[in-house]
Amino acid sequence: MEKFMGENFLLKNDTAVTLFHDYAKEMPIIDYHCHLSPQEIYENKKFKNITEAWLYGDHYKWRVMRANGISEELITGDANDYEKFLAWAKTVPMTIGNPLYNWTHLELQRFFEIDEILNEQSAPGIWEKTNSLLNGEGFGVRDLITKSKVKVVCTTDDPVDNLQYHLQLREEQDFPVVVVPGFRPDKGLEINRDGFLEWVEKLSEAANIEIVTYEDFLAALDERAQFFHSAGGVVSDHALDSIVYEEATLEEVTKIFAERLIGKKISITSEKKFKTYTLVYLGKLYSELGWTMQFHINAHRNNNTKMFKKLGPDTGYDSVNDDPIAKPLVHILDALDKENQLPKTILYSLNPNDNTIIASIINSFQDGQTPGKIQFGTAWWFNDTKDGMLEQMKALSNVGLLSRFIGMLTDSRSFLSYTRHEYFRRIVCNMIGEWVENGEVPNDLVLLGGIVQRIAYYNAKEYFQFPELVHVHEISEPLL
Ligand SMILES: O=C(O)[C@@H](O)[C@H](O)[C@H](O)C(=O)CO
Repeated sequence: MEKFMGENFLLKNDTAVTLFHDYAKEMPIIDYHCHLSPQEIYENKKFKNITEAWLYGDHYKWRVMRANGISEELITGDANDYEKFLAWAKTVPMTIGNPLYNWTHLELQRFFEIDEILNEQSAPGIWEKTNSLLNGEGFGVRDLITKSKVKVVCTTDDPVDNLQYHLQLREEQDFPVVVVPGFRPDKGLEINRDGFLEWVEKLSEAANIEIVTYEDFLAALDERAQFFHSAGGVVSDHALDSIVYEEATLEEVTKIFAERLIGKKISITSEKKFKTYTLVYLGKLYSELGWTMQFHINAHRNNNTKMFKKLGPDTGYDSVNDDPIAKPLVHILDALDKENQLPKTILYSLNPNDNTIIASIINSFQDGQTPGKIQFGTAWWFNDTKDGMLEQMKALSNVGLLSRFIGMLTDSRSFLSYTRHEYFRRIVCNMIGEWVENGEVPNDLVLLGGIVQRIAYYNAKEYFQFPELVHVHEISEPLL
């Protein structure tokens, strides 16, 4: 029987072991989409205890605790941190089969050198050891990032954000990690959502542009994108819970915007016209800036009205949506491509039924210049599991090029989540190793090791073209 999460965890054949330990393991990390706080990075936050580090913001854990019958008091409520930790320790054994079980123990092993299984019995000792380390030297969030060999962190930021912490971090010479903002203008597209008008006001103030017309609105978005660019921003991100496409003229959308600005709710068709025109405008802007455009598609968010009112978004009450995506997505990409203004694009869907749809769509728009210009994004959120990752990569390799995949991201709010990259790399190496053991792929370690290192790091480095990385010395140059 295999040792529990030993050095060959998830590596079921000799080729997988070689690929992981000799090629993937030591590669740096580019975390190109996450929800970490730039302020906490700037301030090098130290966690007062493991509960703050693990449970204050991680709705993945909150969901399974609720499913385990833990009261909200012990999740997001007023219980004390030790009571919340015990509630998590009580839940962990019940999470077998969920990646949280392995992530939890990977994090204990890699950050705290704890090999024990976390449960109610071991909880008191693990509480003491983790807190002792967290309160000691070397456990500020910057240490957690550098210890994980992270070279780039792309956060997720609203266009009206002043990016003060990103700008202050850029002034520093001794922190080796690139921390750049991600331009996430969702609030500017949700024209019918409460808060839209207030957000337009904030946009006007941030851009120092009076917004009277739709063209003023676009000019303000443009100004903020230029500002993000000046702060090192190279990625944008859109939560397209439903993808819509409705042809519209500038005149039509100008009228729609004007109606909304005077407080009118607009029709669904007008909303679709506004979203289509604005998203295509932004896509052209991203293309001019050389940015990457990310679409996070088919999430069904904030399902629980009662808990949304109490806790707000991203609190564990979301699910997979099943809207059709193929036609509107192709129309949006084609609207940009036919103007030669389709930016580098990463497409993620929360619905794994969309995997082959996306994997096939991306190759309708490759440009024959940038390898993997249009990407099928890594398995996202509820698919961020061993099965979900394998399904995404198999769909990609079946109809596209796994070798040009830019690989994993944490998408996390926790500074301890970097072990998800190791989890992913083990799965990639085992998948390729199985192909070799089955005789489907030659045991050519230069080819396979080169592809593994590309998926782990080099593809993302070459894809995003972070200026700060161009002259960084690498532990080894790409084999391919
Ligand atoms: O970026 C998103 O919209 C989602 O990733 C969202 O933030 C979600 O709460 C999440 O973190 C899933 O990993």
